[in-house]
Amino acid sequence: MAQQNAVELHDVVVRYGGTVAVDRVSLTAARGRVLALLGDNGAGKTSLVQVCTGFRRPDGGVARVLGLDPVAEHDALTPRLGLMAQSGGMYPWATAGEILDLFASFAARPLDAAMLVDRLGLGSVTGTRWRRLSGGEQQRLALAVALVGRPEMVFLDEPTAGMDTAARHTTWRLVEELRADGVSVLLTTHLLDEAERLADDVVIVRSGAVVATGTPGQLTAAAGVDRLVVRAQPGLPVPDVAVRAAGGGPPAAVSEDAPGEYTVDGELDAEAIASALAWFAAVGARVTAVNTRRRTLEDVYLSLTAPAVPGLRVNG
Ligand SMILES: Nc1ncnc2c1ncn2[C@@H]1O[C@H](COP(=O)(O)OP(=O)(O)OP(=O)(O)O)[C@@H](O)[C@H]1O
Repeated sequence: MAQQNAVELHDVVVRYGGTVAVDRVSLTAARGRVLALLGDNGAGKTSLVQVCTGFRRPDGGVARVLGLDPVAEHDALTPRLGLMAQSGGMYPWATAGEILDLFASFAARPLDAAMLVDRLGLGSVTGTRWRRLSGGEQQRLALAVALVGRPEMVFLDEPTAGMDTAARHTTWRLVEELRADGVSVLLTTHLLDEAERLADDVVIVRSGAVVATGTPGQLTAAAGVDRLVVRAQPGLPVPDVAVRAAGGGPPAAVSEDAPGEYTVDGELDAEAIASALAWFAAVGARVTAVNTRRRTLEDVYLSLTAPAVPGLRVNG
């Protein structure tokens, strides 16, 4: 395995009885980077995290994490990893402080537990039993547990699910600090803004298979521009504007949304943008501003994962 890769999966398969949850997935996570695994409910993200952390033996394919086999070399690998699982795995009767101290005691060179308690705002609940913690507090404690052993790599399965806004921002900052420290991070999330903010690399899975990989910038740049906003004097004859969409499709829709603010919507390639701007020039528009809107990661994600569904009809 190349030394720079924290995770290498080759044709990994996970089955639950007759269900194929992961269908020959190959991916790499580079060392010292943040990789976000995106996919709908049931896409196979947690199963992949379980394979990477050695809690599930793949039914096919090969997994390597930090150069080791997660199952056969579990004992050597585990002390080098931090895992924030989606739920459970804690002792419900132990207090938050006891749990964190216990996991710190497993580590050769633990982080200062008091510092983590402070960073994650757990100071008021260290004496509270796990089962009495709120969902967001359990998440914050699980993150502290994942980090307390100074891992070389962390797996965070939906780390900010159920967290309040402040805790989510703290989590984001911690992930950024981990990366700055050279720690490799693989996280799953349903929050596309979270992925766009944190991830160096993105892998989108659908029905157990990889459908897209790239940096957020690559994925959104490939999707192109979908809106052009032009400011000029009000009252230009917009119905006459005919802008050809990318690939010679139908003219893109043009409207004057507010006096003097014109929007051109559609799959806009360079040619379509140029022809729209040429029209504004031809009608003597005094253009004062031109802006384009790139597709967001959420747009790209939806276009790759959204199934065609019939409309909801509640009456009849
Ligand atoms: N222990 C299990 N037994 C049977 N089926 C399972 C089991 N665990 C997962 N599955 C199924 O495997 C598929 C993938 O599940 P997985 O939990 O990996 O998805 P996920 O992408 O993490 O979903 P979510 O976003 O909802 O957490 C789903 O269809 C799920 O129902």
